[in-house]
Amino acid sequence: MALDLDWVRGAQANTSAIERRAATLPGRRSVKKAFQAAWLLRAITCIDLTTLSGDDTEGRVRRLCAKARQPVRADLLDALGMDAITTGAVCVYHDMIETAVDALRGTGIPVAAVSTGFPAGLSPFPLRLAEIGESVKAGAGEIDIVISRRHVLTGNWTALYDEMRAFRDACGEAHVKAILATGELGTLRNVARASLVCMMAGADFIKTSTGKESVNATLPVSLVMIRAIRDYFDRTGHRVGYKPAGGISKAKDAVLYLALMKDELGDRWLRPDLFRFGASSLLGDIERQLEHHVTGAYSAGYRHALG
Ligand SMILES: O=C[C@H](O)COP(=O)(O)O
Repeated sequence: MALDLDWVRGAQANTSAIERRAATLPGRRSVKKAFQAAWLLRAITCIDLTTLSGDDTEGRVRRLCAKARQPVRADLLDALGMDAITTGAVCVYHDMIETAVDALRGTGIPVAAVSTGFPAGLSPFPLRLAEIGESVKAGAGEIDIVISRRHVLTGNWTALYDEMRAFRDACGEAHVKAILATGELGTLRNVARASLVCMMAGADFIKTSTGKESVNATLPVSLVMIRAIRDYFDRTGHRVGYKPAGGISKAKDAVLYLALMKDELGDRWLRPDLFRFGASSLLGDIERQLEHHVTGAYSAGYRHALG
């Protein structure tokens, strides 16, 4: 849609109320036993299993893809009465796309690529657009772009909208996730406004963080972004997905995020087409909890070393 500046500038965020609401969530939402196992299995299907390290190798990416294809040991799945599941996607840097596409062939698991000068997003604009094109050509079905934080910090909503529109167009058929890098946006009000602008410009998902900022996904930021998604849906009828990313490594945190989605947006947003975790180490903890549910014992972390 066209940029609606009145809507953007009218978006507010009451920080103390948001923090209070987020703080009460862990006490109010406690899921136990079989229900917990079910929520954790759902969480797995929503993970963008991620490796974004300077020392990534083809071998590491192939191992990660093997994990994405079979994220939970077969004996645990059997004990839980589940058929095979997979993660939502595998998320890598551009140079690893072809390896991941090859390793995931025939599974239907999409490859997501971080792009546009990730994580800072400060490379020349034409190069950022070209990078998207190269990643789509290499087989990425999802592109995680980073926005220019300075456009938010200076309130230049038109520049942010134009940038996001150009990224959206460069993605073609690929889905585009807009990484706001919320830890660098200064205020929750800025987070609300940037969320709206990116949705107006065509983002399929809005995502909190690159995982490289000093503050990454948090519950207060999530509440603001999720409410912006709800507002956008109420006014336009268009569903935009949500991806908290960075620092989510515990199964109990995953359940909290799912509970927040269910409370604020309902069950429709608890599926991988509208919800993802960006996480490199969450899966290992979820597997430990599932093993505990099945056997009554906690396994050592190294038994689930990858993911
Ligand atoms: O988008 C995904 C993040 O980079 C993953 O962050 P993490 O390594 O803290 O889980």
